[in-house]
Amino acid sequence: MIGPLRVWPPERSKLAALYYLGSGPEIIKTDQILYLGAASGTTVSFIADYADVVYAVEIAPEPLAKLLDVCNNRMNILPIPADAATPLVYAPFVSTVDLLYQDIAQKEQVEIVLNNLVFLKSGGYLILMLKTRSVATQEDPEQICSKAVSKLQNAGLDDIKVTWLDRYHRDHAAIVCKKRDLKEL
Ligand SMILES: C[S@@+](CC[C@H](N)C(=O)[O-])C[C@H]1O[C@@H](n2cnc3c(N)ncnc32)[C@H](O)[C@@H]1O
Repeated sequence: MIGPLRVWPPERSKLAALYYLGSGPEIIKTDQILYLGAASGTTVSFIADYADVVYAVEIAPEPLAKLLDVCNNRMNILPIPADAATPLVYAPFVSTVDLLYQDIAQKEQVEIVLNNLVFLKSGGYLILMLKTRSVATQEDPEQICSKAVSKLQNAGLDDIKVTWLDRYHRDHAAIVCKKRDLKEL
């Protein structure tokens, strides 16, 4: 934690909204986090208050420039200018993480997060901010979410909990789940 605690408004950050609604997993000081879709670093900077290291992946040059400004003041954020769909590019720079967070509002966002599961340690948490309207405009949001949940289950994720964030962020479901710990089987 750097300096005093800051107010983290749920309207400005989907992750804050998830915690306001009471469904976020605990983040502790030793946690390593891989954050996909860092944008200009708003949520990244808040999460970095609570964690050890945040690897922040962002593809677009404009938000990336702002993210670099945020990184100047915080030594525990590592900016990674890359496409989250090609994790092999940044694999040499990222360690195994306790939490994988994704907020990239793309049609293929579930597939992209599945490709990054390799970085998540067994028993670690995944938080997927699913923007249903980006996945399919005509399909029922509940159905889109169910399909995403099935894909996550098939990929070895358990304890799946869905929280709709509509009160703060329209068309968004936060899917929180845990990577199966093979030692527990
Ligand atoms: C909804 S914004 C993220 C907002 C941010 N998470 C926050 O709360 O401050 C989505 C971001 O994902 C980025 N993005 C989209 N596709 C991406 C990809 N394939 N790889 C990395 N970043 C991507 C976009 O450029 C955009 O900045």
